[in-house]
This record gives sequence, structure tokens and C-alpha cells, in this order.
Amino acid sequence: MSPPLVIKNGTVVNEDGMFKADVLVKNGIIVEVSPKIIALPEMEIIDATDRLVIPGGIDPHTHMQMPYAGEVTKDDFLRGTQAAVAGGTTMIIDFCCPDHRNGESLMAGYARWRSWADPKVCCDYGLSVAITQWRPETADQMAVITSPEFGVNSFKFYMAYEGTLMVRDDEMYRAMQECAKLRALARVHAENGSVIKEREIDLLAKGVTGPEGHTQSRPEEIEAEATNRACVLAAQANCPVYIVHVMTKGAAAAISHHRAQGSIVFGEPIAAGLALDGSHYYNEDWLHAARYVMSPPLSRDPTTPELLMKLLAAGELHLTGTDNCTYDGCQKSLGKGNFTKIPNGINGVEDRMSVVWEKGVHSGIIDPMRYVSITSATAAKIFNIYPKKGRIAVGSDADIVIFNPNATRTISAETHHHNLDFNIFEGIKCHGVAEITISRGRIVWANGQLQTVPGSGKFVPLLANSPFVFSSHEIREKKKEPRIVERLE
Ligand SMILES: O=C1CCNC(=O)N1
Ligand SMILES: [Zn+2]
Ligand SMILES: [Zn+2]
Repeated sequence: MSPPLVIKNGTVVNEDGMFKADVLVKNGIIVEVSPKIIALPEMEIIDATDRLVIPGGIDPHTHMQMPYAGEVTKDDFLRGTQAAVAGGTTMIIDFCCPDHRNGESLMAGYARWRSWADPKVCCDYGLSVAITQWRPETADQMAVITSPEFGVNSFKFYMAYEGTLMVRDDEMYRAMQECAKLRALARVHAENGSVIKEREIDLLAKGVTGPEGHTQSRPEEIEAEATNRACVLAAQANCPVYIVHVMTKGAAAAISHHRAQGSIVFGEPIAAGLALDGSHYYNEDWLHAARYVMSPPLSRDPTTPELLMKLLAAGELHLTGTDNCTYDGCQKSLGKGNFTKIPNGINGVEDRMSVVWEKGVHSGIIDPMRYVSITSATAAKIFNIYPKKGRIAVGSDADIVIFNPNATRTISAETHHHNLDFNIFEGIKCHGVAEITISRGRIVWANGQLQTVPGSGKFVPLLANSPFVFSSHEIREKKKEPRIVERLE
């Protein structure tokens, strides 16, 4: 167990307030937050003068060590969580993807992911489970895996990747009904996978084989239409819905529309979409362009990144993720001559906290409290682990970052901790640097050095029925009861 830690002279920032205070940590828990804490000889002292003391980032969207289409993502649970803590993130929610189409149970897939992650993680993690087919046994397995013993409270649905991950509308509708019954959140990758597949065929037939074909096969309205459809199906199923990687204005507008209709919809932009645009797909260098291939694609509109940040400021979008799904140049080159074979994925887990500070706070669009909300607290609330996570308060886990808002760092593959030969944010200078990262009371990053221990991170059970998501559910359910008219024969 780490020695007691006292963080002195810092400014604590939570999503609802910021104030000067010292913080005392014992046995991995915050035990005191007060104006002046006397440092005793047995305590390790951190001087946080002119620094912010913030809740460790929570990245709700990663794909570490993910097997897909014969490849495995380069950031495994060790390198991926090392990159996370080096950037000020102290918890990830990774996507478990059981091979359900071929009969693997959700529980067996879950067990595989746990066996990969538990020995390697250097910070805490949770799991969200993808459902890639609606089978007779799926509903029962969803009930099992949302029990506290497994600790899963969200399910992922892909409306893209026809033939591998994509579910039909009727399947997603049925599964959303089950999510609502179990008080579990439906998370959706919203793209029209069927139309994308046809557009890919047409583009290849016309000789468009490079990464520019990827973005042309997925026009922005393809994401907007699917986002709208996902919200409609969720509303029909009376199921709260969470749209992952919101990349475009149209998708964000669809979310705002359904929220204005009273639906419970959460939108998750990602670091890449808050800092970059789709011009990279037209880069003369094939490999450069291929390295930015992800789905949905980066927006073709250079004004989108700022708009997405403004929607986060306005509360129309809610939390930031990364979709960290890293493939190196060799893997990306599998798509030479056919863009549909380029593995989809980019990095983000190490740079999200700095990118969001630079594009949000340093640019004057959000304040530090909103920053904590969109990088940590809202994720903790949605996944039902608040205030254990996402807050600097007595009783909360000591997942803490000593954050220097005035320091800058220039992002580069030369210095990052990803297991990757490229960084999509290469050369971007950010204000806002995580100088010390503390995971459950243990310093895991300081003085530019990792101090991680593989397997020291813990699996965090995510329990169903998050009040932030479901506390109005019963009343909503009653209002949607079907009506029967009793007619005299
Ligand atoms: O939905 C996804 C899976 C991982 N990679 C990506 O780009 N999109
Ligand atoms: Zn996705
Ligand atoms: Zn993803």
C-alpha cells in the first residue's frame, strides 16, 4: 500500500466548483479536503502551487488489444493504460466484443476481455459489451451480465460494419427494449452501414481506391441519418441512448432535436473530432491519409471541431472519449489499393486531456469546471460510479491529476507512450499538462516518467440503474403504456 499522500497549495476543481484546498489521501481513498492540512513525517508531500487538482480523466471509449478482421489493435491493456495515465486519464471503459454471431455467449466474451485486461491494466477499467446479433439467448445473457457479479451496465450496437458487427433495426429495437428493462444504457455507433457498403462498391468501381474513398463512402448525412434513426428506435423502446463518437454537425443536430423532444440522449464527441478535420484523407502521402481512417470519418467541414466544443459548452453534447483503436503503418497498409481494407482506428487516450483543455478552456469556450464534467464527472455519472470516481471529495477514490494549465506540450509520436509509430495530433501544441497522475492513491506518472505496475489497475463493476440515466424511467414507462379501447360488440 502507498504511503499517505498530502497534496498542498493546489486549486481543487470539481464539475460544480473550484476552490483552494489541500487534499489528504490514505489507502487509495481521499480522506480529507480542507484549507490547510498539516503534513506529518510519514506523509508524501506534493506541492500543487499554481496547479489544478482535478479528478482523473475517465475515457469512456477505447478498444485496447481488440481483435478484428484478423488484426489486433497495437495498444494492449498495458501500453494503452500507460498512455492513459501519462496523459491524466485514470480510468477507461473498454468495449468487449463477444463473437456473438458465431454463438459465443456475452459471458464468454466478457471472460476473454477480463483475462486480457486484469493482468495488464495500470489504471482502473470497466467494460461495455457489444451485441452483434439478436439471438434467442441474447436477452437472458444480457440479464446475467448486468448482474453485480459481472458489472456491465451498457451495451453497444453498431449500425455500421455490415456482415461483421452491424445489427438490423429490428434487432437493435428488441435489444433496446431489453436494455430498458434491465436499466442498462444503449450505446450506438451511428452510421448507415448498408448504404456505406453500396457506396464503397461504386467508388471502387470508379477507381477510387485511396483513403479519400473512405470519407466519400460516408457522407456526413450518413451519420446524421443513422443518429436520428438510433434516437427514434430508442424513443420507441423507451430506452436512454448514448451516441458514441459524434463526429459531425448533423449528428449533433439530431441529438439536440431528440433531446428537445424529451428523449434521454447523450452525445460523445472524441478528442480527434475536437481537434482535426477530414482534410487529412486527401493528403498526397497514402500512409499519412490512411492513418486518419476511422469511422465515422473526421468531418469534412473545418468548422466542425469548434462547433462540437461549443455544443459541449452548451450541454447539447455531454462527455468526451477517444475511440482509441490503434493500428500501425504496417497494418494500415493492408488497405493499399482498396480503402475498405484499411483498419479503422486512431489514437487519443494519451492526448485527450490536453487536447480538450487546449480546444476548450484555453480557447475560452469552456471553464475548468465544465472541463472536469466532460472529461470525468459526466462519465462517472452515466456509468453509475459517481462520486467514487469523477470527484475530489472525501470518500472518493484517489484518482487525481495535478494539472498545470499554463504548461504546454507539443504532441509527438517521438514522445508519446502509445505502442504506435504515428500520432494523429503530431505537432499540435497544447496548453494543459498532466504533471502528476495518481491512481487509487499510487503515483503512476510524475516528472515525465511512468511509475506503473502492470495489473495494479482494478476492474470496476458498473451497476445498472444509474440514477443519472434512469431515475425518471418508471414514470416515462407508465406514460407509454399501450392503450386498449373497450368497444361494445
Ligand atoms: O467504430 C469503430 C471501431 C474502431 N475504429 C473505428 O474507427 N470505429
Ligand atoms: Zn464506433
Ligand atoms: Zn469505437
